[in-house]
Amino acid sequence: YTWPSPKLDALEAARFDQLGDNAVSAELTSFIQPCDLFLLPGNTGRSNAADWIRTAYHDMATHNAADGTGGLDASIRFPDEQRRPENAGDGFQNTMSIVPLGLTNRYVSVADSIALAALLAIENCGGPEIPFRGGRIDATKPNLPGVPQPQQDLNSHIASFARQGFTPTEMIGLVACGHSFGGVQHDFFPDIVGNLHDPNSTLNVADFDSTFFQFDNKIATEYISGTTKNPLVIGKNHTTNSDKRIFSSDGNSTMHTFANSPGLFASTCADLFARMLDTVPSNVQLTEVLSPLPVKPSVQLILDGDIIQLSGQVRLWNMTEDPTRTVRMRWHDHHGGIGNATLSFTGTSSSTGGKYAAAWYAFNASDPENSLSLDAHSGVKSLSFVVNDQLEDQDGLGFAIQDGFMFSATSCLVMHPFTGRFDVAVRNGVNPTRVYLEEISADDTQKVTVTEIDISPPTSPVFGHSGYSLWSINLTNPTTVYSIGAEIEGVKYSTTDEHLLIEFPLCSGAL
Ligand code: HEM
Repeated sequence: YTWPSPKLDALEAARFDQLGDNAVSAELTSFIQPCDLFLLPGNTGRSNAADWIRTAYHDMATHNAADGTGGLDASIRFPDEQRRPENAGDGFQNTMSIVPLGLTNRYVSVADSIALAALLAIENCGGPEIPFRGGRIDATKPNLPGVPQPQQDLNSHIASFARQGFTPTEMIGLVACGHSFGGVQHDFFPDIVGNLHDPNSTLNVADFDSTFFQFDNKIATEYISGTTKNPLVIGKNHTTNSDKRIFSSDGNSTMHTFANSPGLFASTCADLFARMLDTVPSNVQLTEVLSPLPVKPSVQLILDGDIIQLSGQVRLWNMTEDPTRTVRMRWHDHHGGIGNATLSFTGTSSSTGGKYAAAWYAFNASDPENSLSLDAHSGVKSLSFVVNDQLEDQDGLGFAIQDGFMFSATSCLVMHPFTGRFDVAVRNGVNPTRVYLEEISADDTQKVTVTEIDISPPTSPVFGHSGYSLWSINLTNPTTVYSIGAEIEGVKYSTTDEHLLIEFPLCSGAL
């Protein structure tokens, strides 16, 4: 895709900036570093990584391919769905207490976060790279039941996976891929697992394979060699040996191929996990598979008197620190002028279990926290970058910057009664149809909504030297998060910067 696209930019960052500098998903990834980390300390036998993968599957498994209902839509976050016998265990509650944190925003739904959490767990714990699409929509109520349970017979499982959109062979694959992680816990399945009295598994979890924190084909090699301790294969109660019935349903042929080839197992799982994560209600249109942008700026503009403060960073994909590299930024203004600045290295990030690295550069060489000061009258239309001698301008398109409207540093507040004046600077000659604030809030089910609050044009615009006039609105909620939106020639634009009234300076007089 072409930058900027606020939604794809946000999804791409959540998916690829996993650890290190500026990593959007670093907070979440820290819960699976190392892979045996669990919410409770000690050798519990449980892991967040396994919980997240099971949660994604149980959220998805309500899908009905025939009528297009259900699927990965975060309906698993509703207590009514979690309370069903098919969702026994506390993994869903645990997952939902962590996963939306730091990841869910106006562009990344709770359902996208659930999918991303499973992907992060698989990729960072030895698994294959998984193609990721965004755009899942959060359900507003529980879905119909439909998650398979161990005591059901083989035909029920075949029918259940068919309803979810998977063939009998794919069923064997998906169960084997999922059960490469985790195990069965005594507390929730006392008929399957007894009290283990194992200091390495204080929560009494009987593991599916010997490497239950790590993705690998041991689930298959141990099954084929007869050494497996998988409680759904060797359980005393045959009724609940569902993995045994499923794995042997084609005469063990699929499990043999998995046991013989770790590579084939990994590539099959990458495909099946991707399909699992992409199983959504039929009215949901997912985005393209996200690939990392080779050069990706993140830019914020603020009008400060006659100056536009341009701040942000640029990410260079697949690069590590290199003191000999020079990175320069050019900005093209409205009058045909081109400015030039040398950028400074600020750090690296990584993704996909360390498979990729990215190097970050700040727009201001002397102080990354500071912004570049641009003449407001000349403005800024687009950016391009020069890495060593290589021009990076999205194949001639440049990185388009919308300077038609932006936050104004004149925004301020008074204390008694608490009122903030939110000033938006609108570039003369741009003539937006609408300028509005976007109030970003999460409801009590963590679903994020954006409410538009129109700002009236000023009755007598003041055109200073800056070439901008201010549109103002008074607001009283100190901690609400606002972005700015505008409709210009039929297209809606949003800023990526977010503002809280309590961060405004005090006004010099009354409002
Ligand atoms: C017939 C289908 C399936 C049955 C009957 C089944 C059954 C179970 C059961 C009983 C548990 C133990 C849960 C607990 O103790 O809290 C479990 C755990 C798990 N399942 Fe499945 N499962 C099935 C398919 C899948 C699939 C398709 C996936 C993912 C692709 C998956 C992923 C997991 C994971 C990761 C765990 C470990 C959870 C943890 O350790 O916290 N399962 N499964």
